[in-house]
Amino acid sequence: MKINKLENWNLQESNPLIIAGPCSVETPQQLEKTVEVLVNNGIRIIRGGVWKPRTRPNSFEGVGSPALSWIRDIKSKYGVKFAIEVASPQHVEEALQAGMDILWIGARSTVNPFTVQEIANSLKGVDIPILVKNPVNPDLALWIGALERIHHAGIDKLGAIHRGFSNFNDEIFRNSPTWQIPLELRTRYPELPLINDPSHICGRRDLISQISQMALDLNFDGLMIESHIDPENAWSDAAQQLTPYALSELLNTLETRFPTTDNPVLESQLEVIRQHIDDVDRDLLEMLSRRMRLVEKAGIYKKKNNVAIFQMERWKKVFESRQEWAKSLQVNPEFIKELFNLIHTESIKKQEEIISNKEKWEDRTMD
Ligand SMILES: O=C(O)C(=O)C[C@]1(C(=O)O)C=C[C@@H](O)C=C1
Repeated sequence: MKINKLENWNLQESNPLIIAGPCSVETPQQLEKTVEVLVNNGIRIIRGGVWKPRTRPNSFEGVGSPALSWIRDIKSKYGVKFAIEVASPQHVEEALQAGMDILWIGARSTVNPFTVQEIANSLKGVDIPILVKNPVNPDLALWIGALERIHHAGIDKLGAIHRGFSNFNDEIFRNSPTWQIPLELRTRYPELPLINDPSHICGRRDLISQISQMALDLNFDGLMIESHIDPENAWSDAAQQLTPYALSELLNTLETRFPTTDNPVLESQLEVIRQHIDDVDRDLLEMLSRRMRLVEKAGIYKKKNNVAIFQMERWKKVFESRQEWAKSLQVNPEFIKELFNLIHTESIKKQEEIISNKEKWEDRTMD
């Protein structure tokens, strides 16, 4: 994908890019009161939901088209740019007619290639920034597919929004951040602007600062944060919106990091540390290879003696003791749990290969 750099999008914005505003546009008064304080606090790009995809029926589904004329008035009175979500070609047409500056595709649309393609078709010949939220499920290919569809329609001011992923088990976040997915996207498309949406990840105000800082530490290009003049009485997402004052305080506490340092001394210190990391990684891999050879031996033994591959008692001991060892070595036991789960899966796979009589294992001895 050939992406136009964020600095060429004519958003005249700060670094990081900040987009803030209510979850939903509710009334002209609510919109104006919110925007007025946001603008006084330096925010130049406002977000606001016009059409709201809601999980349950009978929830507030957005004001719809009438909100567009209120937004138009606000844009001309305060000189702000405005971003809204679109979920159909009809939305795109109305949003463009109303002079919206940025459109985004929501998580529930990104999951559906038919919907994304219809939106993409309606964007042909249009020059407007489009941001694509991650799909609700942790599927990087689906996210990339949606970005490609929009890109193929001729959009080069293209960006991605990380809003987290639905997870039945997450007790902290409304949508699990699963940072490795946006980081993998960044690795594959370094030029693609990446914006974090801490409001939808957290689902609650008190965590937003922590996730925003994490996003900046991971070199995200911007933040999209929900802000409402009276969050407690918001018609949607009341628990996760911040007042414009609280937002301003939060933004003041955030620390911006740089992708690299220009200081040659610091750069060479980092280089030395990286060389050590390379050495340790090589040792780690050699150790893993040694472990794998032993697992193969155990596999050959199991095949010869007709013993089952999965050894629950032994595995429980391995699994638990490694976490204990991790604690005493100041390594996060949760991480070791995941690592050893992966290792065990690979052991089983390898022994399955041996037991299922693949020729190459036939003549192996046990030494
Ligand atoms: O102990 C064994 O039987 C092994 O084959 C090794 C191993 C492991 O990877 O540690 C692999 C599979 C078993 O379920 C238990 C443990």
